[in-house]
Amino acid sequence: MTVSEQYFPQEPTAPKVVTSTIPGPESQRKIKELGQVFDERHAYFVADYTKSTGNYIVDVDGNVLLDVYAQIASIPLGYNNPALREVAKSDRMIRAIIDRPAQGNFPGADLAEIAGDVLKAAPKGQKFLWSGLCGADANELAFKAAFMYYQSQKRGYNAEFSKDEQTSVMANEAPGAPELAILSFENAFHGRLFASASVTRSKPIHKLDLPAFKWPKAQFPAYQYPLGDHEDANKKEDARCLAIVEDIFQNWHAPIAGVIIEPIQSEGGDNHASASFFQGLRDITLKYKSLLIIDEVQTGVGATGAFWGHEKFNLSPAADIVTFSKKFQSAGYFYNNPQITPNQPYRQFNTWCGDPARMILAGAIAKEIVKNDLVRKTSDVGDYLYAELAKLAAKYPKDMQNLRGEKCATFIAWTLESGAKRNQFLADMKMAGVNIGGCAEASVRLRPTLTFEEKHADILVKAIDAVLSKK
Ligand SMILES: O=C(O)CCC(=O)C(=O)O
Ligand SMILES: NCCCC(=O)O
Repeated sequence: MTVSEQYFPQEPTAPKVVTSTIPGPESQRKIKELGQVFDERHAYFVADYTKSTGNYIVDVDGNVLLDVYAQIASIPLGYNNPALREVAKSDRMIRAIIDRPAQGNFPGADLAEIAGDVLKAAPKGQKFLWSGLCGADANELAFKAAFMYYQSQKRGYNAEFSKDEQTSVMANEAPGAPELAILSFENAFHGRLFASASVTRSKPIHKLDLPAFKWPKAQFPAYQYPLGDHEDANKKEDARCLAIVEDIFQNWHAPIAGVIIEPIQSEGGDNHASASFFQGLRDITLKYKSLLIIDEVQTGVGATGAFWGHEKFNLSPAADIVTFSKKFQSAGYFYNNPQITPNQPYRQFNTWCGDPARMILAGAIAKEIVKNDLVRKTSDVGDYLYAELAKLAAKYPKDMQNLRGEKCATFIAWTLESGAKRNQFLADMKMAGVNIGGCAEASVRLRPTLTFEEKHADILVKAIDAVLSKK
């Protein structure tokens, strides 16, 4: 029996579309009702989460769709996963939910164990954990840690704050509120809060009207595909982009305390960069004593063929900070240098300091992934799927340009001729029984769960073929 058969004996064997539009009539009615109390304009359809199972999402009209978008890449083990349902019913989880502690001040007796279970899944070289609430929060907490670290290295980790610092910070002025920067990359997506929106560079809609930190941006490599035919050009592209980073470090008017980067730029288009680009970036951050922050919010937790996407780059030394959320359900960051812990308490702090319920879930997700060897299995199914998609890309070269994600498990994407054609494709795929997502202006991305298997891949490939053959 496969893992998905063990978890989901009742998983549908095929999609079923019973309405002539998606959203269907009941979804439309409920979306309208929702609109009375909540901004409903982003809703594609209304889901029935009691009926959704494994890799299939069911809507309120009874449509059953194979889900390769999985709540914007954040369902790790399939809908209604029985192992996670057991964890949800445990006394420990119930306590964590109804008596949610302010875990900074009043940690539960089991917090060290709960955090330890999350840390068991940490990327190689990471020893400590700080906990937050969502991906943007995780990134902003990481920036705070980077800024405090930068200043503490300048001042001396154990040195006291000066009077001048204490007075000026209350006026939002230097030296207490110093001018420091985080460097990010064009097309990056790191969230939509204030500092995270400032380092997000994928679409204007994410940040229009928000005051922004005036921080620098470098260029992320833009490779030519297929990669095998363009090795020299792509190496030059790495060198060009690293030279831009180095130039920014040398010339930016303020110190750059940290560099944030996704192992694969996701929302911004599934843009990949080589291990040597990432090592080059690591070398530059070391040279300028800046922290390397790897944003694993979307790439983490087994989706790319490693537990953490950047582990494939074998960075030496390891990244300074690694942020997580989405498939891990819990959010936060890992780090390895004890001096990244702020030099005084109450600097990195809030009422909840994370959420033990979500941390328990993260530990359980990691345990299930290891127990069922799901990183390797997802990698194998990704290889199978990529080979099938490469055949389709040869058949439909205009509608499947720049197929990317070879050897990156199911983290696969391609580009269509225009945003309008891509959007039509996503809509047609729903009518063909597949819930699928886009990224950037004109790309399609696959983000199935880690229980997505060859039988699901066959259904997906057949649906893509059927949709593209009718264009
Ligand atoms: O649009 C958002 O805020 C969620 C974005 C995200 O992580 C994505 O689309 O990849
Ligand atoms: N960044 C994803 C937003 C959702 C969507 O465009 O469908």
